[in-house]
Amino acid sequence: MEQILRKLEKGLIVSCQALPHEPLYGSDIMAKMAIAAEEGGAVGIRANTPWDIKEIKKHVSLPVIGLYKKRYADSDIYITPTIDDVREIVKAGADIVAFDATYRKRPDDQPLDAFVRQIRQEYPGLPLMADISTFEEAVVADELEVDVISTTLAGYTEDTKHLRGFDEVLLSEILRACQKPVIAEGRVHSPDIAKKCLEQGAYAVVVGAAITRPQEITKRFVSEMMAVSYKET
Ligand SMILES: CC(=O)N[C@H](C=O)[C@@H](O)[C@H](O)[C@H](O)COP(=O)(O)O
Repeated sequence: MEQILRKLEKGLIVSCQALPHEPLYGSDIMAKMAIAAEEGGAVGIRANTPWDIKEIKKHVSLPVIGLYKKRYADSDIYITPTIDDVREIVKAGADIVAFDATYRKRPDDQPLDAFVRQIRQEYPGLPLMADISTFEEAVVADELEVDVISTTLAGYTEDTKHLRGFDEVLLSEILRACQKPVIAEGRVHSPDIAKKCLEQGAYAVVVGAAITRPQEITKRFVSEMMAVSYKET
């Protein structure tokens, strides 16, 4: 377990994900994104769904952080919500499993610690990544049997939706309070921010949209450029 995590230390993990409504949706395309990330020097890949994970594992030798985005009627969480979802991504070849570790209600009202225990029982040596959204959730995750904490969901929950961009203050507070490695993830939009996260003490940095979602990259260019054409008219 430690060996896999050590491979990620101080490196860039590229999140290669596209949902069905996105232009790059498709496991073959995500596998190509992963190959490009490996060629560019990434140390790991973060990928969604058993089928994308399986395809990516065929083409790259990097550790894959797997997750399964799935919706359940009785809960707002969607990153690997249940043990069945864990089973599917482990079967597909995920080296590390990422899951929602926020305070929100889980399917069947399962408490978060019971979910973690259930995974541990079934997969004793499997590295686990807790995706949190707040400082308090990070502190709770630090006490659970997880191996690494990630700021993935900061900005994506009711309590954090006011956040704009990557929250460096939140990262530094979490780093100060937690013993476990902390990964900086979520709206890391430039190499400069990624570098700052490492300087602050982040274990590694996950970058998704800024590398693998061209429609979002395009939008950022367009909105900067529009400011100029607006001034000129
Ligand atoms: C909130 C959520 O569902 N995040 C997902 C988690 O796996 C992915 O859609 C993100 O791409 C990933 O976290 C990387 O973040 P960013 O794409 O901002 O660099």
